[in-house]
Amino acid sequence: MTSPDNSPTPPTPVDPRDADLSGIRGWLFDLDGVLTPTAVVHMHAWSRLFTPFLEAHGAKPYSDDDYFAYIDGKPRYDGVRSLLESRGIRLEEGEVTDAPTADTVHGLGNRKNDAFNATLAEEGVTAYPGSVALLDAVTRAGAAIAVVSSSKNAPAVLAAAGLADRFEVVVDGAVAAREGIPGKPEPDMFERAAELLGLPTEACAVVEDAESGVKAGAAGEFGIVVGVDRGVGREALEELGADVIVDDLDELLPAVERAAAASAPESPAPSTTREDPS
Ligand SMILES: O=P(O)(O)OC[C@H]1O[C@@H](O)[C@H](O)[C@@H](O)[C@@H]1O
Repeated sequence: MTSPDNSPTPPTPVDPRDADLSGIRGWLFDLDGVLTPTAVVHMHAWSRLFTPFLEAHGAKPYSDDDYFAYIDGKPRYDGVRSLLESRGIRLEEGEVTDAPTADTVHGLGNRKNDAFNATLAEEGVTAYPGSVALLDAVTRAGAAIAVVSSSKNAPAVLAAAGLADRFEVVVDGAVAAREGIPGKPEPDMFERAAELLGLPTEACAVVEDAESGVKAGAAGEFGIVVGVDRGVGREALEELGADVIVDDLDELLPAVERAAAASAPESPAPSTTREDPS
């Protein structure tokens, strides 16, 4: 389909209650902003880094819009590079071991990471109840689940939220770095998670809240891409290729239950043979 100016028009997302989950046997969940409200913790930590940094460099002030446009969902140092590029600031790359005080790409990333971990330790994390309800429902229905997160802090966040025991497969920023897997917005991390679950990508749902993550889902051959609107906006998620958009993941429960009932083995028909009265 094309719009009047001949650019491709993305298909209109379906109502979550009508989502077709019939072939879905695996669920690939982003973490920050999807299972846990930690996207906000990341967002504050980035602001604590870039607000004074950009001020000191006389650059355009940092805002939350910058987070969504340049940082959200990307691996840590890619987020730093992307934001610096938006302001035309060039810094040395430095090393992963750089001190958080160093004005290098890695030093800045490490400074942000200290701010993130300080907030995590002070405040803890409670998973979104609607997300836990969906995890319960898909697990009950026999689907496999995985976490696919750009964050190297994913194991710590899962543990703090009490979700760690639910996931045997976690493809996070550390796994991606170790295995040389390109980060979001490339689809590779989700593809690796499907492979680890032993499922074809077409049998997997991708669940994402970030622009880079929805892009990654739309770039692969996944069964369905669910966009969770935690601030990016429904319109943007739709344009990026989300098939279904929700404000909260419990909106998918009716579709999950319908798909589970449709695929359940039929119960044996009641016997019609009469018992011999003798
Ligand atoms: O710095 P970390 O914890 O490895 O995380 C990298 C990124 O992880 C993503 O999950 C977050 O959405 C981003 O905000 C964050 O910057």
